Amino acid sequence: MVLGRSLQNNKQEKNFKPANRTFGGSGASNGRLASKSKGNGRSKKVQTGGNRTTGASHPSQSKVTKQGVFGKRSFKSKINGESNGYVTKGNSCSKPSNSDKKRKRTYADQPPDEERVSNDNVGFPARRFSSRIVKNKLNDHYHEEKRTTKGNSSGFGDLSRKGSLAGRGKSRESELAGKKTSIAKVKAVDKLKDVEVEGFRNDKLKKIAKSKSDVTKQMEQNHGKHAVGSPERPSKKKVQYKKNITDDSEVMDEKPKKKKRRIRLDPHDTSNKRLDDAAAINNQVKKKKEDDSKTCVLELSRNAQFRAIIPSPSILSFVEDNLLGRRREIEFRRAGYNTELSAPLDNIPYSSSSERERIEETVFRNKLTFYAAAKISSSFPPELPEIAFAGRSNVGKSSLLNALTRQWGVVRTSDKPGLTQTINFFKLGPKLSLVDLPGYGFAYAKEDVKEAWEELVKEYVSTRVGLKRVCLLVDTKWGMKPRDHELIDLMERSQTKYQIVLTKTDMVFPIDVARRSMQIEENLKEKKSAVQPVMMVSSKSGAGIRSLRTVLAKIARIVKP
Ligand SMILES: Nc1nc2c(ncn2[C@@H]2O[C@H](COP(=O)(O)OP(=O)(O)OP(=O)(O)O)[C@@H](O)[C@H]2O)c(=O)[nH]1
Ligand SMILES: [Mg+2]
Repeated sequence: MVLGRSLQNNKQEKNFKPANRTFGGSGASNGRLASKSKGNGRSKKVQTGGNRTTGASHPSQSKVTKQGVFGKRSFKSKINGESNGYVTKGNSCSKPSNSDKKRKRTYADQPPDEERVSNDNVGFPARRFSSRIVKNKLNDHYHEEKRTTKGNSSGFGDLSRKGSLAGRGKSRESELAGKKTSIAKVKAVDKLKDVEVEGFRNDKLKKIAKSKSDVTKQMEQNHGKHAVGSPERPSKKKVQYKKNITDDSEVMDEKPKKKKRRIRLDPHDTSNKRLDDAAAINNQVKKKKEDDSKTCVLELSRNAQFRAIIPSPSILSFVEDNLLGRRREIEFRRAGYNTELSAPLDNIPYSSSSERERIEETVFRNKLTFYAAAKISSSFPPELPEIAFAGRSNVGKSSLLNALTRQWGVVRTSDKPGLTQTINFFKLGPKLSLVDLPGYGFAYAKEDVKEAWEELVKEYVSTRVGLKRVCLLVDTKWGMKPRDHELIDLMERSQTKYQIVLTKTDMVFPIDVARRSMQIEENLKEKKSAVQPVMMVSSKSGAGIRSLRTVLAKIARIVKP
């Protein structure tokens, strides 16, 4: 029985697989294929498929099953060359449960892989399985033939017994013929399998190639020339990569764009001027640095020259006696000055309050009153003996007027350069006028306005007959500037007497006050209109104010109203 079943199985494989491939278009073949491929565990489907498609063959199957001769039935089928599957189908139809059990037993002897391959009816798996199946079948046939030729019926099963019943002579010949035909069928099956496998493979490969070509076409459409890989030989990795990328095309769009970024310089493009501008700017910066270094050398040399100045003993003694320069408060106190008063050094030390507030020069005891302002020369007031205060903006002209008269607030002052924009005339008693001039140089004003101020100042100092002296104020820290020299030259030409007054002496060291004074005296030695000595004052501390007052009071005494 075992052999018979194995033969039956072999025949099933031999018969249905070629039937499936050779008659693939017919519904009957499909039914056969379905019935045989689905095998043991799917007997119901086998029944239905077989019954529907091959209704004509069923009566014979039913007859065979009614006979109940399983081995004979299979043997007949072998001889006739008919598909044995119908017999099994009929058998399984009548007794599905028993057939399942029987099949389970028979298939348990076979390797599971073979069974799966044959049942799945895939055809694509490797030849290994088909070759194994063929080998097994050939072995079975070989053993069967051996047994039949020897006439050994012991353990041969129902096949040999039923063959002996039908007549041994004829049965042997028929068996041999049937075996030959079965072997030929097996070979044909193998060939067909190979053909089918190759065809299936070719189909699969064609499909893959087609899908790859589609993907590459999409890639080319998306990215133009930057499509990755060639469509002729796409590798598996590339295909996967392309598939992933086509899903997320944005990621792919970014990568090639980075490659596109190239700076192309067009000489006719004006936008490229930026590069030239940058080069020009670099050159300018280099030149500026060189100029700065030169000026730094000059400045250093100037500073070195300034520090090399050895002030005269008279100047040094004057600076020390008047406590000029930056001093600590304790020094004022030790010298007897009351630091709680404004401009304390303008007071007499170690004196009573009345004496402290007394101004030695009577002229400066007069009330300071504003009486005229002029933006143009025609607006100048009637002439009086005048003392004018000129100098750069923010040098401390207005503050000095307040300090000389001790009348704080009469003349407006400000930290912002350019506050005084007109020529302001102040009467100091009946005989003398003090004139506050607008500053020149840096100021928060328009250029044309500043030029107008300068022209007005120049006109005033060069044309004003009652002008007895011009106090040219110079910041002690910075010294004389070109504009100061311009005004000096102008006053030299107009023979206007001028005297240099160093301001803000409290901002620098005493020695530097002396040096600056000495430096300016040396520069003005040859100036005819320059009045010596250089005065040194501080409106804040009051240092040197009394000395300046004394000098200016002499002018007032000399001048005739
Ligand atoms: N430390 C110090 N500051 C001073 C002195 N004199 C004036 N100042 C300050 O310098 C600033 C300018 O003073 P101004 O008197 O307004 O100068 P200005 O020359 O009249 O300025 P313009 O009117 O713009 O030409 C003010 O903030 C004063 O407080 C001084 O002797 N010492
Ligand atoms: Mg002023």
